Amino acid sequence: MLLQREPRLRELRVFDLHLGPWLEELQTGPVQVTAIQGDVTQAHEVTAAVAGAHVVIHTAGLVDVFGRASSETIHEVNVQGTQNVIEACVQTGTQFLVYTSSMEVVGPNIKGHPFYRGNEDTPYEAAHRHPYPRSKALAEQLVLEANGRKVHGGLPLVTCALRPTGIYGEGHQIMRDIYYQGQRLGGRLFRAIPASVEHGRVYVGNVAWMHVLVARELQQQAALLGGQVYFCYDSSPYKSYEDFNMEILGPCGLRLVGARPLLPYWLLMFLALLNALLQWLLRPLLLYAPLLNPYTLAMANTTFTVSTNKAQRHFGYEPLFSWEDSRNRTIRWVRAMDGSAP
Ligand SMILES: NC(=O)c1ccc[n+]([C@@H]2O[C@H](COP(=O)([O-])OP(=O)(O)OC[C@H]3O[C@@H](n4cnc5c(N)ncnc54)[C@H](O)[C@@H]3O)[C@@H](O)[C@H]2O)c1
Ligand SMILES: CC(C)CCC[C@@H](C)[C@H]1CC[C@H]2[C@@H]3[C@H](O)C=C4C[C@@H](O)CC[C@]4(C)[C@H]3CC[C@]12C
Repeated sequence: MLLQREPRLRELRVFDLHLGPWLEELQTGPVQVTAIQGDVTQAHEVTAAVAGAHVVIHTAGLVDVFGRASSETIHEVNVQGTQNVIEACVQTGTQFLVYTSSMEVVGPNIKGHPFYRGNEDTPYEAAHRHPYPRSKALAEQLVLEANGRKVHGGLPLVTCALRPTGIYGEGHQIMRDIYYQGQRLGGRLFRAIPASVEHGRVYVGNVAWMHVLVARELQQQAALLGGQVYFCYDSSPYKSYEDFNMEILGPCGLRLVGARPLLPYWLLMFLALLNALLQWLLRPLLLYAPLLNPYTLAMANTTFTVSTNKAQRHFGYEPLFSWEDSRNRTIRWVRAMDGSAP
């Protein structure tokens, strides 16, 4: 998105633990693309990568709600990693920092309170127990508190945080897993969540576009944007997690069975708890990390949707991709995987 839409871009540095072959394709154009294999938990590696950069978009993170990583590792990558990025900006004199936060900084909370089409100012009791949302909330707080700190050279650091809801689009691993699961079940998925539970979704291309726009405008309107948070939104429809997935997976040949959940909620919760117990018991032998656990069930079963125009008001954001484009692009990606099920 930066290469396509930011005419003033002179160099793009991509810093990641894992560098993919896709990066090579980006290295053939007129803008210098520098791939740096590194770890955000290593302060010296981050500082070396940030030195001389004008803007940092900090999107690296350990996204784990399935119990694959320990809570210490999640904290180290998401919180200490973010602290390292802030310190790198301060030490090297980089003045602009955009942080990819998450809706989970707000909720759903442990009490399962619905957040129905709320905005950045909607009161909500943000209480978390799970390591991933806790880490994102702490990291976001660090970023916002760093706004105004003096960087090397004496100028103030300008920061802001973007909070995507559930991102979908090309490369969405969970969508891919659910697609393969449906194929294994003879083209069927079984409804587990009531259709009335709304779950916020946003297309990856629009999330990227928001990052590019805010990075640009942070420099022009530091006083307005500095220290602010913005939900990421677009025209993707308000639906339950499963009904939304069917907008993509339906045209790819899957069918969602049942107008209402086939299993009662208490039974699903029992299975989720059983999965958590099995994960704990099997941990010394193998990693058991199914999609269903008490946290993912609570996420999918609690309404959390946003309705806001703050990004439009503050930095002129309009989605780059319509719902039809976003859907078609994702469908095309799923169809291209056909026949490659593991
Ligand atoms: N996927 C979603 O629905 C969603 C929603 C809201 C926010 N987010 C946030 O968006 C960001 C990107 O998430 P994603 O879904 O694309 O996940 P992802 O796992 O695809 O991307 C995260 C990237 O961070 C890199 N990374 C992980 N640990 C690292 C480390 N120690 N050092 C350097 N790089 C490291 C990974 O290699 C990966 O490329 C994350 O900060 C996440 O919290 C994601
Ligand atoms: C209960 C089962 C039938 C379905 C399980 C679905 C579950 C794996 C899904 C539901 C909601 C998903 C999360 C949601 O879209 C938002 C985010 C925020 C982001 O920061 C990281 C990803 C995450 C947690 C999604 C993970 C997968 C979830 C829990």
